[in-house]
Amino acid sequence: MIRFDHVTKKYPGTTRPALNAIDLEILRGEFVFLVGASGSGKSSCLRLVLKEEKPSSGSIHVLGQDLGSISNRKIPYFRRNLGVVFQDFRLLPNKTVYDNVAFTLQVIGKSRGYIQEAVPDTLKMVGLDGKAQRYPHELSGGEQQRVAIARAIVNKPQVLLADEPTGNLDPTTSAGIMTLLERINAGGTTVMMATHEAAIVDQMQRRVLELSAGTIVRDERHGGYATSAVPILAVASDTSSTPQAAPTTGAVHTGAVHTDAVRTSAVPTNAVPTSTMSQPLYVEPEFSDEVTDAAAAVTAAALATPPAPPAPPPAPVTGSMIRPLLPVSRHEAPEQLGLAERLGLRAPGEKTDPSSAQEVGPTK
Ligand SMILES: Nc1ncnc2c1ncn2[C@@H]1O[C@H](COP(=O)(O)OP(=O)(O)OP(=O)(O)O)[C@@H](O)[C@H]1O
Repeated sequence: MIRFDHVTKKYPGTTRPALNAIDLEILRGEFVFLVGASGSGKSSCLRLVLKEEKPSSGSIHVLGQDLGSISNRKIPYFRRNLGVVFQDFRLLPNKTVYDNVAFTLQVIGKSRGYIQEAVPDTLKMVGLDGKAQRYPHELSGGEQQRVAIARAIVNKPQVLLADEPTGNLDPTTSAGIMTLLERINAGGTTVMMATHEAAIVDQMQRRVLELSAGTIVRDERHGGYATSAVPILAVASDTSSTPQAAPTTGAVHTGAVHTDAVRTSAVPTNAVPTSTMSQPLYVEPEFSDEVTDAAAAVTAAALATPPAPPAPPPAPVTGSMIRPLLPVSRHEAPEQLGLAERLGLRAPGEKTDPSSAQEVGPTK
């Protein structure tokens, strides 16, 4: 499903590579956490999967396609198979919840009838069916992130990439988001999530890839945020994407990843096809979300003044480790990209929807 073969990424003007000879394979249906210190290469890894960046050497295959052979013109088509969620939500502030989600489908030319069915279904899944006509600033942080998730999954992507999706949320709200992502994954969607949230990783006990200075130093099948001392020796060279039965032991790597060792949870046993997901997947957290409600009020206040893009990173709302997220294409973007381009829904330079002219940005 996702394979890195000896991938090195060195950004122009830097002395040491952000990723150094990474070998990695993620199978269909897996839920994988990317952890590691700030600057260890997590976001670079996600950007390479999205083809936001090109490797300096090595090759990357996603969904059976060699990314090196996809022309720039074809990138939007490739990205339609991928959903992306960011720490700062990146909703369109001048569009309602419904329109934010519908936008994804409009850009790729889905019919009005399709959109009218798909959007309410997806909003129901993420627990927002009563809030379709609200604007982002009228939502809490957790709700805004659920809109972003709805937007990411409305096109039923095979892969969901999440770059610190809970980074701006309090622990209770984060738990709700993680349950939602877990259920999306149970529907068969492969999830790759970069995070600094130790509690979440420890709680979920999913596959953990730990990066350190651009190298994978741990690949653990049911891991926590910190290394557990369960070594693995398995080695295999077959790189087919057929899911395998999940072995039961943990896995720790230093250096290159051995593919057998990473054939892990694959499709969860209770998986249902993504296309059949129509039940609510989001469950309201037990406690009220005062912090994110307060954040929504801040958003509303901020939006009352003229927009000043790009907005600064949102202030931390919890005691957990939070750091600013780099805009995806900030360093190598040859041109300013809008939401549709960044989400891979439209080729750079393609005709734009004037109603989306107000740029995406943090909504608080
Ligand atoms: N466009 C760029 N140009 C130059 N250096 C970059 C660029 N993007 C990332 N880097 C560098 O590459 C390294 C890896 O960065 P990356 O953002 O992938 O790390 P990260 O693990 O996601 O960090 P964080 O947890 O802080 O988001 C860092 O040293 C960073 O400074």
